Amino acid sequence: MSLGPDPGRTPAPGAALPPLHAASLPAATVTLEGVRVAYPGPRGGAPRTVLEGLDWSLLPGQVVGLLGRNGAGKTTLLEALLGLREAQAGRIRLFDCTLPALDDAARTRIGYVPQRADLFDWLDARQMLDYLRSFYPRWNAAKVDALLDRWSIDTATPIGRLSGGEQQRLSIIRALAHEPDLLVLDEPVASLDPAGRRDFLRELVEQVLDRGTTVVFSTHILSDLERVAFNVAFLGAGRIALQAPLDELLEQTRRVSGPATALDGLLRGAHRLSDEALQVAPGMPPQRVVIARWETGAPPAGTGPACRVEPVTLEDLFMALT
Ligand SMILES: Nc1ncnc2c1ncn2[C@@H]1O[C@H](COP(=O)(O)OP(=O)(O)OP(=O)(O)O)[C@@H](O)[C@H]1O
Repeated sequence: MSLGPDPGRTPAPGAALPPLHAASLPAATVTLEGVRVAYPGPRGGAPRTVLEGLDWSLLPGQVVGLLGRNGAGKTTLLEALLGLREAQAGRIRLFDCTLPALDDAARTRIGYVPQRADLFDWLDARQMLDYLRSFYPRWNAAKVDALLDRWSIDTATPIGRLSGGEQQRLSIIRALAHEPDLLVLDEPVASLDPAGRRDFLRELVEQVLDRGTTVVFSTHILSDLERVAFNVAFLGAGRIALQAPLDELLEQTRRVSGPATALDGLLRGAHRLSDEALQVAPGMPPQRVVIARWETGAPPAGTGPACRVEPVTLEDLFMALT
């Protein structure tokens, strides 16, 4: 007899749901607490802190798009959570390991596509994949063959002579081949053409649906993210400023603009994500434009006599939070 929840039993409509106990929540795939990463300054100058007091966690099966401006520290963060970049402070747990101690079993559960494909240039694709296969307990040869074929990878040419986009595709095949539990992709579509991007995103969704893989990927292509990332995380000022399901975030957030004096009432109960003065003609009352989120209760609707309330886009959120 199991003491756990019985998935076959559905509560009657309206019945109170039992409280969620911490033990019944899925253990995070990755947890970062108070992480700091700084780089030495140029010519012995002051160090440059890129991540400062960063807290973050990725739950099993989550698909998270990581957004941040150029130089915000996305690559640094992804490398740190994989143990490839040393953190000067904080704690990082990956599966059951606390970094920097990462055992071989945990390593085989990770798939990583770095920003610049890091392959064996002198081997051809088939030679490289055959070599790597011996390191993993699982290997989906059928998927590898299907992707090599679908993505038209020339398996007879040394990898170093493939185009940037072909190398990136191969890097993705390499990361998917051993069916990882955690897939980390650093701008995986940067060199792919629109058809390649679309196909890659389809593959990613299938991977998650089939295997419940935890996926985190950084990108600057917001439309791609809107297609697949159920969660978005915004990196700004060295921290994850916000992470939430994208649809929920768009539903709860509005751009509210109007005279500063009239906005306060409208913004009651909201969390201001950004707040800027609006350029107005001389002699007009000062105006503000605020991006605000109502986590509890519905946001105000429509346009009043003095104020405008409008939906936001992912680009608006990017500008406000990074
Ligand atoms: N090895 C290094 N030594 C010194 N500074 C570094 C090093 N690697 C990165 N940096 C600096 O750290 C900051 C964050 O870099 P990082 O590559 O993590 O940003 P990013 O968000 O991935 O940027 P992008 O979107 O342009 O790829 C940048 O200012 C970069 O110059």
